[in-house]
Amino acid sequence: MSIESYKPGLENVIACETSISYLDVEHEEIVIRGYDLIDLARQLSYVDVIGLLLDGRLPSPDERVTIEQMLSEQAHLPEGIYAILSSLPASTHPMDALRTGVSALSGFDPELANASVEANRRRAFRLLALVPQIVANSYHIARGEGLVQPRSDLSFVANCLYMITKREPSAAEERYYNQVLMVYCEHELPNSTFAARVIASTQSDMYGALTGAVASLKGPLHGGANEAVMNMLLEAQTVEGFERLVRTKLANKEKIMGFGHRVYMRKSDPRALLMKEALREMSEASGDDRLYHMCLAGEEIVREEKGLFPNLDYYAAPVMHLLGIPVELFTPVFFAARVVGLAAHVTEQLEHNRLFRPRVLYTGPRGNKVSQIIADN
Ligand SMILES: CC(=O)SCCNC(=O)CCNC(=O)[C@H](O)C(C)(C)COP(=O)(O)OP(=O)(O)OC[C@H]1O[C@@H](n2cnc3c(N)ncnc32)[C@H](O)[C@@H]1OP(=O)(O)O
Ligand SMILES: O=C([O-])CC(=O)C(=O)O
Repeated sequence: MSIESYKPGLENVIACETSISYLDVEHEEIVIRGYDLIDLARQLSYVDVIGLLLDGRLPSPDERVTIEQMLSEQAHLPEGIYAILSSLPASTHPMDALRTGVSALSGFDPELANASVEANRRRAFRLLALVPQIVANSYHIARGEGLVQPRSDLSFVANCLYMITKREPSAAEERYYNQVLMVYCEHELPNSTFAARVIASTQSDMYGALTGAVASLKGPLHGGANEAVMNMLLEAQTVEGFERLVRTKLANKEKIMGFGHRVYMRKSDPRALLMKEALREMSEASGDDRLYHMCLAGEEIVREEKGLFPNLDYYAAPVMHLLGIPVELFTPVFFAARVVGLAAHVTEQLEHNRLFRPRVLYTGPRGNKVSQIIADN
């Protein structure tokens, strides 16, 4: 890449090869190992996508059962991790608790030194099984409430939601939560996945790579946007209030969280459309369409004023709210869903590794002399 083509933020730079996923913006398709993500989200379970992302093909019905079994067998969070989470101040943000928990898991991995593809697959399952427990229980611990363990009679997806809400989800809730996990599962090379691959490229381990990804995902320009969207909606309360809030922010040249995207730019995020549909259906079923209409009103204003479209976070936030997920857990849930994509990327990076080490466009001074400073003083 020449200095002439340099743009801040690595815009449009191809940073690595991957066979995992690709954003085909022109055809409005998110390609996941050859399949359309929205198609997968509508028809299959998150457990199928775990197989697809980690093994490169959709699992057979028997393999699917094996995946569920492996997830349930791995679902024992070490006591030491609970002790670490319990030692954090109650005010710790759940993303910070999650970052600490994911990092600490490395010490409890009996085969940490083994970086083979098979060991990393086992590690991916461990993380997939344990991250939802860290997400839910760090929240309960911070509130002085009892721990919630997964139930053997619930599916993996239902358990993830149950551990957060402490309520057995209805079939419809499980279906919508499955869609939430699906839309968040993998998305080519966002900042967090790039961070994970950069860390993995030093031959560091999967825990380190995913710890870096949690830190990346916390930021409001990335994963943290879903929490920020919900806070705006909760603050505004009504359609009129939300219209006022959005217009005021735009007048103050503030960004509206949940809009814009580096890759989609001024096109729709296909995942936002699926979540918008889910929000409409959930609103109809509950007889309360206030949030849906607030979102529609905000979408219209931002499109008219800025020509920007909603990204996934804009519509996933109210869907998670209606599922009973606390706002502070929206970004942790995003990470829990993304573990599978991140694990696939880390594994792929290690299989064809070359250290990431880009260069800079230096804008600092040259020719400063220490001897001159000494002479001046
Ligand atoms: C699942 C995800 O992680 S999706 C992303 C979630 N993040 C958000 O929703 C945060 C809000 N959005 C944004 O900040 C941006 O759109 C990003 C970070 C996602 C993409 O950023 P970039 O590609 O770097 O675009 P950049 O920030 O340079 O914006 C380009 C222009 O669009 C404007 N713009 C971009 N997003 C928004 C927004 N959400 N609200 C208002 N204006 C915006 C910028 O102000 C800028 O305008 P200007 O050229 O007049 O200065
Ligand atoms: O692709 C991105 O830059 C951010 C995003 O939508 C995601 O990680 O899901």
